[in-house]
Amino acid sequence: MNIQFNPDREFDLIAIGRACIDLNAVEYNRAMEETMTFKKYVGGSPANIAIGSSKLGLKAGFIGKLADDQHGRFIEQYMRSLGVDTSNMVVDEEGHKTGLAFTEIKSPEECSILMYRDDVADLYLEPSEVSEDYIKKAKVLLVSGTALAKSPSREAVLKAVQLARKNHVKVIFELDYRGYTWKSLEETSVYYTLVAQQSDVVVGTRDEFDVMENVTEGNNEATIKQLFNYSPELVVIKHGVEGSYAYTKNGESFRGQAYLTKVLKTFGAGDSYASAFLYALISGKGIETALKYGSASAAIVVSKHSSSEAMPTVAEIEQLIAERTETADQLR
Ligand SMILES: Nc1ncnc2c1ncn2[C@@H]1O[C@H](COP(=O)(O)OP(=O)(O)OP(=O)(O)O)[C@@H](O)[C@H]1O
Ligand SMILES: O=C(O)C[C@@H](O)[C@H](O)C(=O)CO
Repeated sequence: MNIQFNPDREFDLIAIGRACIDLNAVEYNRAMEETMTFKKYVGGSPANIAIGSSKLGLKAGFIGKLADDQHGRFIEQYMRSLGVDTSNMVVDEEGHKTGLAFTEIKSPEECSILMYRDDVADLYLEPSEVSEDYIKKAKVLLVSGTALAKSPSREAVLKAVQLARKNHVKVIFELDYRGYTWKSLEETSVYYTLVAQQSDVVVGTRDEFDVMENVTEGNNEATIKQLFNYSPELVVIKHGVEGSYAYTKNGESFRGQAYLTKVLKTFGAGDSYASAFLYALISGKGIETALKYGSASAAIVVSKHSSSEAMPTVAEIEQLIAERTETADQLR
């Protein structure tokens, strides 16, 4: 089964949600307490996905709210310089700040993120700042789950989803669960379920689907059985280094293997995976190939320092897939 995208749209993908700052530890293999130097990058899952898609050659746009400060201006300039359309990124006029994510790289397996997200500008996006004229120019609206955590951003996203459905724009829901932004798991489950049921494609880790279902050890079969009663045509469930699974409404299932690599840090895997998976899907390469593109892109980003700047090109992704296919063939 192939997902059909409207070919006559100016934008391949418009993402909605947060565009923030990552401050990644320059000194590796040590605790945050002992880390003295951090390098600044643009961050925030949907911003990373828009940047990754743009680097792959998709025409990407962004809907979000930026702080009226140096960080907000840096984010807008950086995204624009990489070809992301920033015309619908609005500037906050009430003094709210840019979200910051400090990353700790204790070892390749032990990475964590310390977030500064009190009263952040991105969660103040108003429904009135979401334009139907803009959304209807896209093939895909990419929704980040974190943008549902608080009002008014929550209503802005719900409006965007309604407008996308009205205008035959495919809704891709990236669960992107960040616990500290939410009041309770019950609340998350209500809003995640609401948006997942109205989406065409839902992407998340197994743990994130458990959050959505408010269960502890959920399983993929139960997840798809539920979701395929509603709008979703495709559900992608990621299992970290064990790879990922894609399920279609008409009963197909595919497994994507992770490409093992020399890991520097694990964060950024999900965003690079999403941008390359969507690139392949929108380019009509089919689901099986899209899983390979996602995994290859993630393998490249986990071996590098950032989540946004490290996003690969199509040539880098295809080279990695070709090398690994050749090695697998030789071992047969
Ligand atoms: N250590 C790794 N080495 C190579 N590939 C990896 C590794 N970890 C994850 N991946 C790839 O990235 C994909 C997504 O990873 P994961 O399931 O950890 O997503 P995520 O939790 O959304 O990521 P993030 O840590 O960015 O939030 C996996 O399906 C796999 O292909
Ligand atoms: O999503 C965030 O807010 C932080 C990211 O930018 C960070 O790089 C990461 O965790 C990517 O998964």
